[in-house]
Amino acid sequence: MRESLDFRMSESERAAALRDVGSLIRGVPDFPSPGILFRDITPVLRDPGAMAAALRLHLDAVADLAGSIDRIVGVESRGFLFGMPIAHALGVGFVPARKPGKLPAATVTQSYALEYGEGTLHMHADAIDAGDRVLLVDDLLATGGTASAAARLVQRLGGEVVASLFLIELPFLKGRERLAPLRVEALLPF
Ligand SMILES: O=P(O)(O)OC[C@H]1O[C@H](OP(=O)(O)OP(=O)(O)O)[C@H](O)[C@@H]1O
Ligand SMILES: Nc1ncnc2[nH]cnc12
Repeated sequence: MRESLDFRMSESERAAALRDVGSLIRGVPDFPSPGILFRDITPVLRDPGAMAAALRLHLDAVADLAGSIDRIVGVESRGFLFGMPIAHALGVGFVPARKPGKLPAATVTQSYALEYGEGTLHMHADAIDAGDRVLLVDDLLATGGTASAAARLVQRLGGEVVASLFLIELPFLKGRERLAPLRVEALLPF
């Protein structure tokens, strides 16, 4: 576990990083179904400078938690892309919350609804130790169904979710309200 204040960014660094990353998030209409404006992060992933800026922004948002988190839980699949480098930077372990049929050992399971459908998440039953302090990471907060299912899995295994962290928030879908009273850090509202 790494204790550090050097994750904090200055106002001007943060503003520049948000502009760089935000400008690369692409809106794709009618995907995966009519009426959905899909926020595509792949242009950020393919740009090493933008990925470095995104990672710095994530760490800045939870800089106060460095040294007091035991584990990151990331949600399949886009939550893996940010969750793993954040775990590495904080010096803590990573636990995947996965879609059905992917985890080989005994799991706990939780179903949920999201903006464009329904889903089920699994977590290995031995992935969280009782009392673990967990930071939940995903790329995007929409209705909050996915994140609340992941949080529920952590709680059922005896862990405590101390905060949730997202690159993008769709405020009109009110995920933040659904997750309350959980702390929500989201970098870019769209
Ligand atoms: O707040 P919610 O309404 O639950 O929606 C947010 C979730 O939707 C997306 O994942 P998706 O299920 O599309 O899977 P993917 O990451 O594998 O593309 C996104 O990455 C979040 O996990
Ligand atoms: N509009 C959206 N774009 C990308 N991912 C999403 N997950 C839920 N809603 C989404």
